[in-house]
Amino acid sequence: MSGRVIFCNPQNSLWLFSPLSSSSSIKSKTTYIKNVFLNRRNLLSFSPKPSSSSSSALFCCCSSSSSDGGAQSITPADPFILTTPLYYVNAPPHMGSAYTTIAADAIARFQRLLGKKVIFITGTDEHGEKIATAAAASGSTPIEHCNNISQAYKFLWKDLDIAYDKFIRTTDSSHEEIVKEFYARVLASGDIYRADYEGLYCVGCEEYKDEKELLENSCCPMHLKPCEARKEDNYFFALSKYQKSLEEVLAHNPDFIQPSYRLNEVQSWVKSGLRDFSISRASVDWGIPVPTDEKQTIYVWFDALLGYVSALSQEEEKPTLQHAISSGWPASLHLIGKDILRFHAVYWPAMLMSAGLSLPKMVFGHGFLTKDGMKMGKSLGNTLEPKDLVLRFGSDAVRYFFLREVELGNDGDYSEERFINIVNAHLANTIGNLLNRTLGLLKKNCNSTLIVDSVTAAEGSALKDTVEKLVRTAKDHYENLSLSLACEAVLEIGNAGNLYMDERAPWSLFKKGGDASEAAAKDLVVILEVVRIIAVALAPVTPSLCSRIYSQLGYSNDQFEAITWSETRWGGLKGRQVMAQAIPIFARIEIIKEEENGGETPKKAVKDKKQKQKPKPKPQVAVEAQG
Ligand SMILES: Nc1ncnc2c1ncn2[C@@H]1O[C@H](COP(=O)(O)OP(=O)(O)OP(=O)(O)O)[C@@H](O)[C@H]1O
Repeated sequence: MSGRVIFCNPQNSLWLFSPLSSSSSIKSKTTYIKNVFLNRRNLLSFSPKPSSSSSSALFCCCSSSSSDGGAQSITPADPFILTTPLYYVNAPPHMGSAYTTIAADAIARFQRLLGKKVIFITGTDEHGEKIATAAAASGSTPIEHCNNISQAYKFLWKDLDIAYDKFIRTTDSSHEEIVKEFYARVLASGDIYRADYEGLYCVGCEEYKDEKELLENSCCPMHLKPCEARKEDNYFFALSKYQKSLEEVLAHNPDFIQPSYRLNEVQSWVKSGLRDFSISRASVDWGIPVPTDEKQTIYVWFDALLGYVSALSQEEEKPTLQHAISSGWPASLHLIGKDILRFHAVYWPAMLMSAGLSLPKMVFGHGFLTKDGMKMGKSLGNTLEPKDLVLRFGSDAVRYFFLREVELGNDGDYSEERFINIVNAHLANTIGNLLNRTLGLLKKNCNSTLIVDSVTAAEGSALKDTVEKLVRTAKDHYENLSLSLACEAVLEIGNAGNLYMDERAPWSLFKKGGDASEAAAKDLVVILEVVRIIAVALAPVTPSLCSRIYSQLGYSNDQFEAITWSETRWGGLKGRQVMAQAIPIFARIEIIKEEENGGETPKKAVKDKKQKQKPKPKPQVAVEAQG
């Protein structure tokens, strides 16, 4: 869009000036503004009023809520609303579900460090045929089943240090109210009709499929099971009506779908022609009844996507779209796996347009954790148990490994050997050892007290500039959601600190005494400042590890909880600050070869010094304290 905002008045009118050409009529510009530009603001509906000359148009777009006729405010400080998918409770969570949630948590934590108001939404999708079948198989009622599995998600998020703000369940009564109101809006837009449908249905995807997307024998490529031929009398959503608008949204809004290479995929789906899709099921009881026909239930995807909105309802308020939206909709980011990109990048925006609601600012479809090249998933059962990984290696190791090793957007296979090598090398050696060695030297030579502040200590040293540059790089990567590169930049800070330590060799300077000893004491301050900055910059990824670093540097837990990104600036450590006792912050994991370990698998356990001094048996799986 080549227009620009020229004036924004206090009554929430937004003025846009836009040049016209033969290919951009007032009508198409109006549609564009309506669907994209203003959708980025807190407006429920809007009425662009073009006034034109032959070569340009001035649009006055006034906010006017369709439900209460009142204006909504255009606030510069919109909250950062971030969502994970609402996970389907057909089976307990696995490492794939954990991957999205860990990534979302790191993004949310980074945004909080920037001082943004964050609303991090996760939750569970609990309706539909697969859930009813899974409940029957476990001998429980659907709601008992949902309660159990939903709880398992909450427990896992606790184990993984996930700090979500809202956990929405699609069986919540407030959600049901919102879905019904939304359905009524779409109906009022004339976008719902009734028809017979006959097609091939994948129960795994809970979706009718086009034959051309299926493998041999009508098998779903994701779930590797044949689709069933089904015929139903359903209610349909007129997706095809939004073909043009969606094309425009995608064409004019390059950031909407990320990573950018997925945009082509979405554009080609849309270009191939959008078909209306059925939004009710006559054969499924476990769902929200269609408001106008109690014999049918609302299609699980139509229901689940609305969880992102209903999660914004406040407990003390009546659950209405108006109330929910006023908490700051639209979402800044829907973080999802690429398997559900079509629902988020095509169906969802069209549904929102139909209901006159704003579109999310970005949909990011990340890659898959794979096992033998296949997507790890509940339906295939080829999953990795995150709880088990957390129990053995701790949440920091799990969070760090997957965010560092699998660049958001790409696929990645898990290997235990690689997991152990990476977390040992980066967390135990580069960061943990650096802190531990430095605190050891400080205790021995300076009574654990900093001789000067870190700015004075770094005078004349190039390390400060190197660190500040790497911090800026890490920030850019976090902002671009390149979490792996952000981790890499932080690790580079650790490498720079280690190099400094080795080059300066403070242990030998202390032996010389006098000025050399003073220089060594300053070197320790410099290195500890490096580690402090690492603790801030890596806090989105490994919050627990970073809080342990902070506490060893003599800060309280409250001080760590209150940190902001600005504390990555050099100069946090003060003269006379007293460090705490050095305790290894991350225990090294050692690999025991299976045949020498009676078939046991690697385990994380911190050995105490005594254990370490024992003659080592043959290579064993055990974990050794770094230091
Ligand atoms: N292997 C995986 N790699 C990365 N993310 C995954 C993986 N599996 C699931 N997810 C995350 O969970 C979302 C899908 O949630 P869902 O509850 O449907 O899990 P699922 O295991 O894929 O289920 P199913 O196997 O039944 O299709 C994905 O969009 C993604 O966010």
